[in-house]
Amino acid sequence: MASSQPPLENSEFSIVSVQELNKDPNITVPNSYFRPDQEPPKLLNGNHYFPAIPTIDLERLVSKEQAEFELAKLESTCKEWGIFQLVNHGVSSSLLEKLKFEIQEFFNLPLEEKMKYKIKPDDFEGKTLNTEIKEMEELFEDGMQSVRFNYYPPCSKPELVMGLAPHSDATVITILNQLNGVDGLHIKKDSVWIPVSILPEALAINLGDILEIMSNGLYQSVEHRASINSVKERISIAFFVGPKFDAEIGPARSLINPENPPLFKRIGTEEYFKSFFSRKLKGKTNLEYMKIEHGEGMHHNI
Ligand SMILES: O=C(O)CCC(=O)C(=O)O
Ligand SMILES: [Fe+2]
Repeated sequence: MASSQPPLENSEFSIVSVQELNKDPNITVPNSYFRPDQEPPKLLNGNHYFPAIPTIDLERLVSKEQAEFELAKLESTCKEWGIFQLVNHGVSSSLLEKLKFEIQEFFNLPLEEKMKYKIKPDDFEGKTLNTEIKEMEELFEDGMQSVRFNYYPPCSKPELVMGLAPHSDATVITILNQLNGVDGLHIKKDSVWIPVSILPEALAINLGDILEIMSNGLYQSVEHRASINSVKERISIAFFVGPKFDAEIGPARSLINPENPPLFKRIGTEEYFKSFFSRKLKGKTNLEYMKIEHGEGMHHNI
């Protein structure tokens, strides 16, 4: 199993078996999980109302009558949210149930068995709008795909620990399924953390940094983090959709002109992921690295 995402923070994090820890009634939380400085979700107007992330219906998107409306909704969601929940996606619930069962079995394996699947930092697992569409197709055809299973144990002091640090995905898109139906994803929107409640039958689709770069900042990748539940374990599966290995990452050429100069550099996929892997998960730092400094713009080979 490999991932186009970094290993989770550091080796201490990945070697400790959280299932084993959780069996210990006198559990002390390892330092690597400790995040006493996390920004709390912001309650709007002092009450517990949080805006729901938009829902996109794939059946409507491909239907004759409703495609136009749904596409407009998808476009504004990509600009304003960088995440949506996809319904009527065609992935059968029996398949998801099977996946849930098998992943639960996996997490229950002894630590030595699980370590055989440990992600190495430079692991890559391949295979798996007119001119813009062509550029997109070229980028994705034979694109890299990888998957990460996330297990978050319950913790009686959830406000002191963090499941997954704030980050945006380095991908084009990420398809996220909350396998056991427990919420815990938070997204940052307009500088405010919002807990996300995902419909049981929906898949969450996150826009990754590559889409922000390709769209030259028109669409935004979503900064997100995973919180811990005080009583329930949480299992999520993130399916990362990436570009092909020998592609270039940069703003779509068809979008660039003197009025709309490139905001991001153009570099090879390998260099892009090397840069990503060399960092800790920390907000949108990888995207920052890709930004063209002010005034530098037109010197880049577009
Ligand atoms: O578990 C989640 O909700 C988020 C997982 C995630 O962001 C990731 O694996 O990159
Ligand atoms: Fe993520």
